[in-house]
Amino acid sequence: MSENHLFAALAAAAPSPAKPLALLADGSSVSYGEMLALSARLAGLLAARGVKPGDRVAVQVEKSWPCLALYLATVRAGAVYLPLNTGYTLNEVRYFLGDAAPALFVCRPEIEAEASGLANELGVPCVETLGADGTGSLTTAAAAFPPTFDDVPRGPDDLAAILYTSGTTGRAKGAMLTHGNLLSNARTLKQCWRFTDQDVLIHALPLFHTHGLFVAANIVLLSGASMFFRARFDPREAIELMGRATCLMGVPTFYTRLLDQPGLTRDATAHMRLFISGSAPLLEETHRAFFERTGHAILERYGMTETCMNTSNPYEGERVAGTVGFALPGVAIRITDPSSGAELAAGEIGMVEVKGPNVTKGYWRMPEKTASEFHDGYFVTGDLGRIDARGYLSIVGRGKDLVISGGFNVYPKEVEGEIDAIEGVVESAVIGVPHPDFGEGVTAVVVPAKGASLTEQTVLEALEGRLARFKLPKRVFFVEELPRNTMGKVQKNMLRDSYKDIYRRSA
Ligand SMILES: Nc1ncnc2c1ncn2[C@@H]1O[C@H](COP(=O)(O)OP(=O)(O)OP(=O)(O)O)[C@@H](O)[C@H]1O
Repeated sequence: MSENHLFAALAAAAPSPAKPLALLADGSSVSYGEMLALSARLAGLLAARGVKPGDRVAVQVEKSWPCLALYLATVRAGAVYLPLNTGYTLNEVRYFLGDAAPALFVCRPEIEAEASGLANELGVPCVETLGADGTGSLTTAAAAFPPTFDDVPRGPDDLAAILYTSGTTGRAKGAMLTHGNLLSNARTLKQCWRFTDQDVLIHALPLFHTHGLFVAANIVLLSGASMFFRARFDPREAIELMGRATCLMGVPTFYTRLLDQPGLTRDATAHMRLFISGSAPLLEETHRAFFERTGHAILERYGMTETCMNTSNPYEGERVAGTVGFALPGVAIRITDPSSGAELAAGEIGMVEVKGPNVTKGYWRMPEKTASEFHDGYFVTGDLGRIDARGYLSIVGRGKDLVISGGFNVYPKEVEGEIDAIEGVVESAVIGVPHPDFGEGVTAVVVPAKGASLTEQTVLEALEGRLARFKLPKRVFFVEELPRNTMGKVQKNMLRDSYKDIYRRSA
């Protein structure tokens, strides 16, 4: 089997079959041998159900170890794994099934009846179920298949997965990821972050997203490591596990929740060698507070569904708070002027563009959209960033979040940074809201600390003199918490919607 086949490479890295791969919440564990055997049985079942190489297998199930085996099985069968966020409603799933036309849909047992109806309607030939406890028609049927399977040969350009980006802006697009994309990225990250078979990762991320599935699970498998495998993140439990684990991969909210725990101390984290954060910006303040409490500098990295991981702070060397580090080996990053497309010099803010073996082949059945997202061979990320003289990249915001007020560009992150520095502010989100005079009005949504006596006036006064006038919020609102999705990203579209009428002139 070729060294370019994702599964072949993962299987080749497997240690002795008895070694535990997944350490489960009930104290039991799943060995490498068991995981590989179930993946073979499932691959046999997929083939028997008519799933052919290149066919899509859509999966919307809770996190469980058989779900991880299903991902491996799909790749072994030469098919394309298509995980769906468990939060999607059946109506949203209708779009994905219609667009991806899978040969099989694996759903939660609770929605089997509706899912079968939908599959019938859309011409999806087969539906199986898989529950949170790993039981369901899928695993029952798989038991009849042998624990070995002749993996279907695949090359680096063949698809291994399609992940729909969350669709917070318009129609969701299926990012096509190849064996080459996933394998090259996993190999690079394993190397950069020094993963070995001695590592034990705390895996508390969902399995339907690039972070939990590709960054976390692929690296563990490729390193012959083990992982505490948890359906969700519980900061108290995580601190307990740190006594036996070596690494945590988390979204920024994991770290703010850990900081709320008095049990987070130097002693409690002494066994850990690495804390990694990504999927959303980690506040500099969180980075600092974590370092003060534990002595660990969180390693922040940056990536996206379409590109896997692009940059990382160094394992050795300075991990600079507020930056996402350097381009990974083999990955090229440049900053361009969003309007002219010209490459910008160090220090200037512009569009982050990425090229490398990690970058998607494009969007599923959207050749025009794909073409428009590439610029001279570089993928246009939609993120605005700046590379400093030392080569560290900072993400300044997302292109779609840029506020244009009175013709001036306002980068929300800059304003948020100033607001967050005000005493009594926990965090903030700055958005652009339609404004009759300015086009968009800079608007701040602030989370105050408990007991803080902040008012719109005190926030605005604190910002006077710190920011140019055109960057100052026209209004400041207070909320208990910012709306976030499962990956901890602030849902600015929801905020823009909530405040869309505030500057409207009364009739
Ligand atoms: N370390 C980081 N710092 C800042 N932003 C980050 C970091 N890591 C990831 N991101 C953000 O997350 C984005 C990638 O997110 P993802 O691919 O999960 O889907 P999404 O962009 O949230 O969905 P949609 O396409 O609907 O907007 C990046 O483009 C970037 O904006």
